[in-house]
Amino acid sequence: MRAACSRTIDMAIPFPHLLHHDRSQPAAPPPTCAARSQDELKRVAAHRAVELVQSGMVLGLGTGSTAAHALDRIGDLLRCGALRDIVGIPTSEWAAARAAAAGIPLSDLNAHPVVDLSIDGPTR
Ligand SMILES: O=C[C@H](O)[C@H](O)[C@H](O)COP(=O)(O)O
Repeated sequence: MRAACSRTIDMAIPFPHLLHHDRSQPAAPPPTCAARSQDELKRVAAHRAVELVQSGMVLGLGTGSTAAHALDRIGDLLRCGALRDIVGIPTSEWAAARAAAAGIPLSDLNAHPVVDLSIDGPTR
């Protein structure tokens, strides 16, 4: 079955240092490779995508090292009560295991054929 997705977020962010830039101040210089590892950039992108998640959403849960940060963040937000009533539709067995470990309730497209938002790595 094909899911209807209202929004899909591509987590590739070309200028992550501008994500939270206060426009009344001069922009900070781009971080050097030494200052920000690839994994840290993936974490920033994932957390930025998770900012779009709202309580009650059905989420497509992606696979990979970027998605891992998103799954962990969603789990943290569920635990602290900032998010509730989330249902995750994993895209792989890996995503199912990682999401379950993060405490995200899981379902499938038969039970939830309409996905509100999908979060995956930069290749999707
Ligand atoms: O099939 C590809 C996956 O869905 C991810 O988009 C891809 O593996 C990206 O992974 P990573 O975040 O580890 O670069």
